[in-house]
Amino acid sequence: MSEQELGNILAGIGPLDERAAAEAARRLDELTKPPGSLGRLEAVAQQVAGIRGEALPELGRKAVVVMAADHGVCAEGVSAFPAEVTPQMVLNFLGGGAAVNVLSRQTGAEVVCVDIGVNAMLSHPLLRSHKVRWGTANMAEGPAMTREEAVEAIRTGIEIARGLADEGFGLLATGEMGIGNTTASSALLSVLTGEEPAAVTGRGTGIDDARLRHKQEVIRRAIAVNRPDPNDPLDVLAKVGGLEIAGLAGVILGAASRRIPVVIDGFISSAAALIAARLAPLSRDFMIASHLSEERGHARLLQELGLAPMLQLDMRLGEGTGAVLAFPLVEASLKLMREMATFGSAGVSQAAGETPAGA
Ligand SMILES: Cc1cc2ncn([C@H]3O[C@H](COP(=O)(O)O)[C@@H](O)[C@H]3O)c2cc1C
Ligand SMILES: O=C(O)c1cccnc1
Repeated sequence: MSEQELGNILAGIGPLDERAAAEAARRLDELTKPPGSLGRLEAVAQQVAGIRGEALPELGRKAVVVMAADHGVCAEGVSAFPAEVTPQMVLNFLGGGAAVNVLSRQTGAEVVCVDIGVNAMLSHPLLRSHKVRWGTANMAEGPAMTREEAVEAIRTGIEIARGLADEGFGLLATGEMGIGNTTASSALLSVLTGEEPAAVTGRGTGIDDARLRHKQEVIRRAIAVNRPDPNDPLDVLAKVGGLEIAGLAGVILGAASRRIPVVIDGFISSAAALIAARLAPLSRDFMIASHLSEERGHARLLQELGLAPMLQLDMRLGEGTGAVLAFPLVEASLKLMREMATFGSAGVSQAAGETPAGA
């Protein structure tokens, strides 16, 4: 895909349907509860109505897309775990034994596992093989990937999301696996917001203080060596990003282009969301932030996106675990709108209109 073709897809992402969202808001106010009392569930119901263009949408099947890739920057010793864990965990996803598999079974979601850049030969009937390259290069020495590879990974994500939409999936979530990917995510966040690397770089899989300082130094070096242009999201993504991050940005853009809500997981998924938002600002309206990760920088990242997380469970795992946990909340918001009685139908008195005299 050329950048021109990508540009055409981005230009096709439209705003929310304000009429449908307003109709949902009116409907919510007719239900047997004080106006606004279901809080954020009401906001989500209105958002999804605006996304789907109807006041009482049905979403159907749901899936979490788990993009896996490796990171050359692991050579610098930035993670508590070795890079071999990436392909090992992919096999674990395919065998159904990872946390995201358990939570997806719990919430009725499918796990779609994609090799977009794992540095190992992987083959499995359930694996979607779309390897753009065998892991990124070490960003502390030069660009992680070429601009063309970044575009190719985004295209892959767009096509996967659109394919799922065609298969009848109406609610998607982002998940990832890639040892070293909190380093790439922090680098992206630092460049795109101008924050100091130390302010937005955390412990990932659980590194100690000395290794955290080293990780922050590696990110400073990667930015100094590559000089990414903060106003050019593809340049930033190619130089200090990752293949799974690019792929997830594509999933989000593909979902938005098909007007499907997409639930964003933790720190790495949110970095992908920020790339998507910088490429196509309207795509933000299709995102639902699932949870606030423990990873340093996640609150800043969500603030930059203008998204409020639904859950705060002190999780810091990734894989899409927080996102699939938020699926039932999204579904609950729509079920309330569809099934609750109205004041009229249930014969319940509405609020007394005016403040009584003397009150
Ligand atoms: C067994 C295991 C399972 C995981 N599942 C997700 N991650 C998470 O940890 C990685 C990011 O942390 P860092 O940047 O410190 O390497 C990613 O793969 C992320 O999804 C895992 C990590 C491990 C070790
Ligand atoms: O929030 C996340 O997604 C996260 C945080 C730490 C390690 N892996 C993932």
